[in-house]
Amino acid sequence: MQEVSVVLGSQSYDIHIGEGFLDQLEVLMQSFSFSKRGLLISDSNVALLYGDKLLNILNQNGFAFDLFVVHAGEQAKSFNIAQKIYTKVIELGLDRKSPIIALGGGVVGDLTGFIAATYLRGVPFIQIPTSLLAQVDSSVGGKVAINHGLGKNLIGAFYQPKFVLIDLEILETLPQREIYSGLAEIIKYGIIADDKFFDYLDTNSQKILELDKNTLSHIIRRSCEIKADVVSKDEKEAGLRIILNFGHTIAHAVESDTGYKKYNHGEAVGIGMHGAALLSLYLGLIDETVLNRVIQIIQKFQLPLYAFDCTVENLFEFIGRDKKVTSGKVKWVLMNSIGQVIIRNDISDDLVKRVLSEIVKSSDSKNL
Ligand SMILES: NC(=O)c1ccc[n+]([C@@H]2O[C@H](COP(=O)([O-])OP(=O)(O)OC[C@H]3O[C@@H](n4cnc5c(N)ncnc54)[C@H](O)[C@@H]3O)[C@@H](O)[C@H]2O)c1
Ligand SMILES: O=C(O)C(=O)C[C@@H](O)[C@H](O)[C@H](O)COP(=O)(O)O
Ligand SMILES: [Zn+2]
Repeated sequence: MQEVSVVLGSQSYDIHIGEGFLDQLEVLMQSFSFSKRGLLISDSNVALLYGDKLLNILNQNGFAFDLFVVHAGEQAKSFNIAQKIYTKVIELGLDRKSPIIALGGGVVGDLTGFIAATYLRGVPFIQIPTSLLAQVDSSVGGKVAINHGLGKNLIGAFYQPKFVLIDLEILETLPQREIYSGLAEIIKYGIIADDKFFDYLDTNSQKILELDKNTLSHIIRRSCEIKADVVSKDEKEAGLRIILNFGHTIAHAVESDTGYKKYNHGEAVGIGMHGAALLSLYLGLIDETVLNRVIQIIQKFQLPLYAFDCTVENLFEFIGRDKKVTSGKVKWVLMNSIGQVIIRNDISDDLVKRVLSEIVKSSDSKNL
């Protein structure tokens, strides 16, 4: 088992990375003084595969957990579902030491964390991420949220888990499309912080796509290290943490404009990173060679570059509600090079619209 630490004073915690070690959960749980009664939250796909196994591990070792299952998909990050879970935890009589565990992808992680952060003003929260994206990104760093019709993750908190348990074996059942989605956030880490890691991803793309265990283990660990480092330096996004949002200004607008149905998060991030790289090119921050390297790696990992079923006007409006807007100005995370980004809040509306019109395609466009 490998460990990566998120260093946040009294809120510090470890990310445990290993293979076939879900039963370690019991040992980790015993190292905290949690109440016995708790809630495991999962989605309809993951609960079917791993729900009983986890419940058995917990309940055969002195805990009394219930399982709450939400329908798989982004729609679960909603007020409506949160309300149902609040009712459940109140009925169960969970107390301030009762652990709430997220078993699933980023949707379950963000939703569960939001419940844990707000029920009784905060109860212990544990992340067991089951998608690649959740293992390398959403389970780490404490951003928890639900969506609003007017935008993505608009209602949320910073609330850290007690620990994160990553079991690589669990990825064996993850659909291929979701593997690609996780790779989008992994590419992001190379672009924002580590050019050598970007090169590694490029060179080892075949092994990655074949889910070679050693390669996968390396890229998951390196991604967690980069995220843990950024979060340890700037937990609440006062400055540095904004870099983790590379590609997300456009991505969130694309997800919102398509009702969270057409693209999964990683796919939207692929489109968003393309847009951010184009903006960087037009501002003279990078040259065509760098842009093309970004485009090629997005394509290698089977992610989209263009947004269908969106309009420039809608995307522009959603971008105006981005969480990184201050005094009416969007903070854009742009590229200086591969491995280094820069924050700019002086980008003209015309330039943003020019880029949006390049990445928005109509459904009759061919061969993209
Ligand atoms: N909090 C953060 O820092 C952060 C970071 C990145 C993304 N996010 C959020 O995470 C969400 C996306 O997460 P995601 O990509 O994991 O999506 P997801 O949670 O919807 O999971 C993707 C799909 O894979 C299925 N699945 C998950 N694990 C599986 C497994 N082991 N076997 C079989 N099926 C499995 C799920 O049921 C779902 O259908 C978005 O809401 C995004 O905004 C949050
Ligand atoms: O952890 C962060 O910080 C991130 O920005 C990670 C992103 O990959 C993630 O999608 C996050 O939820 C986006 O944050 P938001 O504040 O724009 O909702
Ligand atoms: Zn993301």
